[in-house]
Amino acid sequence: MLSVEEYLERVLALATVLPAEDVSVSEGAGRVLAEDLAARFAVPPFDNSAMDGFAVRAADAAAGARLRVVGDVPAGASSAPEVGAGECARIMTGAPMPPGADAVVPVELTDQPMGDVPLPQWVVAREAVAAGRHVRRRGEDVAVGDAVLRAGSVWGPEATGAASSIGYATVPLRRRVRVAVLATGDELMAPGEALGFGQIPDSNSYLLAGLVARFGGEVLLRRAVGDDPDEFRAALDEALAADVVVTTGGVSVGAFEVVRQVVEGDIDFVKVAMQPGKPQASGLLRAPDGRPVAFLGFPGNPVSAWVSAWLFLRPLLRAFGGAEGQTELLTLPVRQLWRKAPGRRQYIPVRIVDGGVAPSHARGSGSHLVASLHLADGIAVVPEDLDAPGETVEVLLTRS
Ligand SMILES: Nc1nc2c(c(=O)[nH]1)N[C@H]1C(S)=C(S)[C@@H](COP(=O)(O)OP(=O)(O)OC[C@H]3O[C@@H](n4cnc5c(N)ncnc54)[C@H](O)[C@@H]3O)O[C@H]1N2
Ligand code: MOO
Repeated sequence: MLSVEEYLERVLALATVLPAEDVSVSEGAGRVLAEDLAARFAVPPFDNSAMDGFAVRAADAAAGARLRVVGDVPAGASSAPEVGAGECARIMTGAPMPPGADAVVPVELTDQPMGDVPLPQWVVAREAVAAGRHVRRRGEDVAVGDAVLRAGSVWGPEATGAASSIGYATVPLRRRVRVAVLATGDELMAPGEALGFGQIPDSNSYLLAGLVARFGGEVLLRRAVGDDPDEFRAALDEALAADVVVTTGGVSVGAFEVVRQVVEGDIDFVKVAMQPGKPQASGLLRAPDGRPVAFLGFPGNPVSAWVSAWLFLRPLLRAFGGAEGQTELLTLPVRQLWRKAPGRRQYIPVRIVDGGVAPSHARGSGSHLVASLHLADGIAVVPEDLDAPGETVEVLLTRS
């Protein structure tokens, strides 16, 4: 039996880092940045006001000081008047600080009304301000040349905002990893179809296809196939157009394990010391052109497939992007106890309740409890040697 860490190492070794291409900063969420991005602009790019008010020389702006207004500085102003001794300029939030001024008195702290009013000639400051007050300094977020976005990070809205702010219109992102999802089992029916004796709806292929998209991959193919080896082989031939093939079902020790029947020899079938998710298959297949295709075979139980996707497929897809596969765990209090069998490490779907966790289903663990999986906010990890969690437990959040 392999540990989860040993198995993950084998899985990550299946990745080939994908090529990058330049794409618009506004696209490519979930893809991986191929190079560090250094700031072309400082952020903020110039000293500017944090408030609507009057830019002053702090030394002149004692409480009750009467200052002469030399002009207006709206945001986007192409120039600003010099502020001399005893003077000030009306300024708006985000507008560049005029030369000479070193602080801003918010309009509320003057004798002037707020809003769209004509430029006054004189202003009385009600309170003194210290130099630098309400001024946002050039470069106080990042300076020109700072490495702001790191190669290996996953692209998303915050990265888009950051890259835009430091002067990039396009960024080098690795191409999306292409994934084929094949669910296996003679019992599988399409969602919504009437069920005959022994039949169940296929949920795994839809669940996994959704997770592939969530993990930044592209679903090239999603299909449910029966337990006939020829049918599975034909689907697999199509699936080899992908970078990664992931299957569910047919990896155990039963009499009709189609995945095992077709790929054993090329692919390793192992047991991993985890619950659920014990039977796993992985290895490299070859596309007709000789290109390596990573193969992951997950167990058919839906919660097993879900846990396996978070633990192995997500890091594998990240590795194709050249990203560090580190999975962040939070330590949270246990709000409702549950049981586990000793020996294997338990991965159980949990909800966040009162800042802690409780099992998603009242039964606790169960690899078939697919209809309650949508309630899960994360996966709680209970160590091998315990028969229940302690007061706290480590949790992998799965909502993002
Ligand atoms: N004698 C033993 N039996 C089993 C062992 C074992 O060690 N010895 N391991 C058990 C464990 S643990 C797991 S997990 C399962 C894995 O079995 P398979 O990967 O071969 O999966 P199947 O038998 O095909 O299916 C298991 C279960 O999941 C349902 N299923 C399958 N595909 C889907 C799908 N696409 N959507 C929804 N549900 C699906 C299937 O109907 C079964 O109920 O083996 C245990 N047995
Ligand atoms: O390992 Mo199986 O995945 O317990 O249900």
